[in-house]
Amino acid sequence: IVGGTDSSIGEWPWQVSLHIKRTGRVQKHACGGSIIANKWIVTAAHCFDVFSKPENWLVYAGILMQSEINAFAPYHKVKKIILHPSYTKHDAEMGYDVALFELETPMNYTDRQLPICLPAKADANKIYSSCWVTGWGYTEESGYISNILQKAEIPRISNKECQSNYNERRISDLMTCAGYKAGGVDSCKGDSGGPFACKSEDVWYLVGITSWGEGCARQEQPGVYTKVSEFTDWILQTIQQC
Ligand SMILES: O=C1CSc2cc(C(=O)N[C@@H](Cc3ccccc3)C(=O)NCCc3cc(Cl)ccc3-n3cnnn3)ccc2N1
Repeated sequence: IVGGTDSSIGEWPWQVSLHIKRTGRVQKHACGGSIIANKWIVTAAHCFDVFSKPENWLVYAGILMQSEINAFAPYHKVKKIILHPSYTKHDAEMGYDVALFELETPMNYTDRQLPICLPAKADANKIYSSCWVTGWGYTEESGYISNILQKAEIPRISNKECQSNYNERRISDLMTCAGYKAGGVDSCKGDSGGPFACKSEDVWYLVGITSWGEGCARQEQPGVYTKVSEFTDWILQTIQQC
């Protein structure tokens, strides 16, 4: 997150860190994700473009800092990875950038690990009081992964305005954008898959999944997020079937 501030413990209890573990290599944070049920995480499909085997992934929940992750830190193993059927590999910009992680063992909810609500399809055009992005991604475009979970309030912008910022790409109705005209605050490398969460009457909803953007926090280059309300049906059907 560029232009954000440190989060506090339990502030974003649905935020998870998805680590890649390869034999003979140090594991590392690869993507963010959100808890939506005790054995289901929602993230971005492009996170699996490179590593698509469940056994390569470790899920850390209830943490604030990457430095809490060591050999003794509890993690969840992944039983199954389900990509949206319409997602095109290596092409987040075409949309459908959403995936589900089924955990091998259901997690216990605590005040540090809790699910976020999915928005109803009918709430596709709902106005929210405040929307925030969170993640351990770069804090500058050519930066580093952040140790402490960062947060930043970023306003949604209309798809019309977003399309005018990206006129060589197609901003579809299955995407939602967020950013400041002047730039300065945005998601960045390492934040993808994480939540774009909006609050309405004291309830937080997963309105977006961090997907793509042209650089980080550049002016008139907003972040583009998978519009979750358009995928709530698919998510619920998928997690009911398993
Ligand atoms: O320990 C490390 C060091 S380097 C590192 C890089 C990435 C990374 O590039 N992630 C990509 C996505 C990705 C994930 C897995 C495999 C391949 C790519 C990302 O977050 N991409 C975020 C995309 C993005 C979204 C929005 Cl909403 C706004 C701006 C951007 N950015 C544009 N340019 N940079 N960020 C993830 C974890 C990492 N961990």
